[in-house]
Amino acid sequence: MAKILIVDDDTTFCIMLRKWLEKRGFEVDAAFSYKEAVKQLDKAGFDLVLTDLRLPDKDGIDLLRVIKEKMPKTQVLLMTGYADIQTAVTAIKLGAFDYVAKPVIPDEILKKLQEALKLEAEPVAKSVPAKAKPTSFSYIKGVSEGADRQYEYIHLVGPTMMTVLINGESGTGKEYIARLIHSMSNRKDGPFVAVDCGAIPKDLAASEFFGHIKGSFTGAVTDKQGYFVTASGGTIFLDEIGNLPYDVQVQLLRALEERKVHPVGGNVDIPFDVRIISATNENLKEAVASGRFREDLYHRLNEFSIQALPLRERKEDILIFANHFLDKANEELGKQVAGFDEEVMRIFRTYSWPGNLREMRNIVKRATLLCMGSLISKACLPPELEQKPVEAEKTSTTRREMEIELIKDAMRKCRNNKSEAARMLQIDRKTLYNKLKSFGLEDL
Ligand SMILES: Nc1ncnc2c1ncn2[C@@H]1O[C@H](COP(=O)(O)OP(=O)(O)OP(=O)(O)O)[C@@H](O)[C@H]1O
Repeated sequence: MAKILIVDDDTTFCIMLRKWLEKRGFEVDAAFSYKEAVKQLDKAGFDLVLTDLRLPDKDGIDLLRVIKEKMPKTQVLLMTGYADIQTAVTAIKLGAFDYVAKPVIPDEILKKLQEALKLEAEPVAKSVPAKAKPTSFSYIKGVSEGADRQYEYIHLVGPTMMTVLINGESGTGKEYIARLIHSMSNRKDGPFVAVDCGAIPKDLAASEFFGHIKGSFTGAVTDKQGYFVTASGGTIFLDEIGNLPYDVQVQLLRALEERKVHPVGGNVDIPFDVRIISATNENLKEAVASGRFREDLYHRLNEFSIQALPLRERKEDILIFANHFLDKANEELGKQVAGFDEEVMRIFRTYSWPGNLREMRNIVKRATLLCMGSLISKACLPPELEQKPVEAEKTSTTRREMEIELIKDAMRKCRNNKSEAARMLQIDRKTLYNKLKSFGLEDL
């Protein structure tokens, strides 16, 4: 699959073009400045770089020079406004493959790309199914250093059978990471079964996980296949694993060791072939230390661990995600909002995003609905966003203090009604409960 780097400071354009090309079977990354592009080129090889001639820090010609010097086999295609065509011609003399005039027409880009990469239309189309799974849930990678590391880990562990434990705050994309790992494994055509361990009543847990035989208890009117058998040949995602009752932890450990499940009321063990990925937003090591979580199970589930990053620690990715959620909202609401105004972008960059990507998705969707012009303005955002910005230099202790302040403030305004406070903070109730607990504010 040909690998392409798009370089343009227009993030919305980059993201749209990236999606469009991914659908046509290319592997695509994006950079929004010369500096970022050089960084990405240093890390990975690309078959082709599609760059705007005008970049915010340097220009496309500088980038072309670096590419031709360091990686002469990489093709360069320029995008240029009418006024720059003379420069584009000079660029061709310096080794660029060709240029396309702006505003660009995707089909024209595709044609040039195929020429530059000497691809026939058919093989490109044929490679679509292989890519279809990973992109079917639109996993956005991001460009921050943390995002790169996260993706590298996913990429490494994906094809193995190792169990993976994903740690991270609520809404940071743990389930998305799990799905991506699944889609990178050779079980990708098998099922992906997501289980919210916190939502299963303790009495029903064994039957839900391992199945039951008709008549084995009141209410068991038919045989039931448990999650493990349903997920056979695929992946099971155990979300909120820390909420699993202790006796179910024991049964789960036994099942994992024996690779067999014992349905409730049955007398035959059923083998299963399932890869296990779990996630938690609490510190499981602390749960182990306090005896709430079995240490042997912890190690079994944690052959490899991945940290899902809070949005406030991946500042460079904020606008990429905002644009992605805007595209989705436009699609779902049948709107054509073009982007965010400067002030909104500033607020987005400085806000602390306690509910992470989920919070951002909801805020962008609401703002898209409210937006009457072509750009989302501050008036479309909930007022809390502007009130409690987090400055870049704050340390994590200060951030924690600020989160405590935010929660206390919301609880006071909502007269300690947790559901209302969670709504005000744009996080789900579960996250609020977890935060109240971890900040010692349970008594509020
Ligand atoms: N990499 C990503 N690309 C695009 N959207 C994402 C990505 N990660 C998360 N999202 C968006 O954020 C939402 C929340 O993600 P997800 O459910 O994976 O978070 P989570 O950490 O599992 O949350 P919780 O801890 O509450 O279970 C998703 O529904 C999706 O809209």
